[in-house]
Amino acid sequence: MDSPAILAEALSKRYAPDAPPAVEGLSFSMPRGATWGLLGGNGAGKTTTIAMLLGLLVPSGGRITVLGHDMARDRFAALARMNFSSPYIALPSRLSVAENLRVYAHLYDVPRAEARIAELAAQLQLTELLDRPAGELSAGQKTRVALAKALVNRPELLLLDEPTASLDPDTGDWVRSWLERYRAETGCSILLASHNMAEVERLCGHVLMLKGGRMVDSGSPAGLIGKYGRDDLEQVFLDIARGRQRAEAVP
Ligand SMILES: Nc1ncnc2c1ncn2[C@@H]1O[C@H](COP(=O)(O)OP(=O)(O)OP(=O)(O)O)[C@@H](O)[C@H]1O
Repeated sequence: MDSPAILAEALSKRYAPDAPPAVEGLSFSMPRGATWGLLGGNGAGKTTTIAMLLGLLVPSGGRITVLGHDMARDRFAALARMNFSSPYIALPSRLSVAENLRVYAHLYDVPRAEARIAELAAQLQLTELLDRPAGELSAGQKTRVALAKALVNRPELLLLDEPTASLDPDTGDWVRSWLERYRAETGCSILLASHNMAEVERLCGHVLMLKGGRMVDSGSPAGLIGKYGRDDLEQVFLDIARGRQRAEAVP
């Protein structure tokens, strides 16, 4: 049987010895081909978790295995098979879109890089933008470039930090549809952090709810909505964020 896309075992992170833990005792096993959501209020530990999964932050405790590779021992083998996108990480602004994509294709040693860039540009409606400096693009255009960058090495695991933050509803919907189609075509595993509960209900088969660095609940969106006796995931999120139990939550 395939090893999980992500196996996190008792993961924890303290930014300083006397600081409270940003993440504590986080354990989960995300199967291959799944799309999971990482949810939680501001400061819950989502970005810290993603940074540890990417090997950008060293955990204070616990263990991460990505696609069967132990991140502590075999990080580069894992990194070659995964990628990420975050609207908060800007691409070099003076380089053109094509130059940016070439840099990443080179870093990942992508075979037939120009053909891969042309293919992604066509898929993500970027062909007209390839010669434009990345810094001059609109938020929606930058999101599409960031997705192209994230897919340049045909990752088996994609980590997405708020993939539709600051996009208008139409562009956000386009990105969500695109991700659904991409996942269906490639079987890629996706972990996404999002504050958009409708997006999470639509895309994710399972969600991890973080609060104060700990996982306080998990399950399918429909399962959690039923468990909390609510109509949608937004209400479940508010119950958890405000510390309401099911009995108090249901009028
Ligand atoms: N570089 C850092 N140095 C010290 N503390 C940090 C650092 N980055 C994050 N923290 C702290 O770790 C905790 C978790 O932060 P994190 O950014 O992981 O949360 P988040 O769930 O991604 O929040 P948001 O939704 O606001 O992006 C917070 O208390 C935050 O202040």
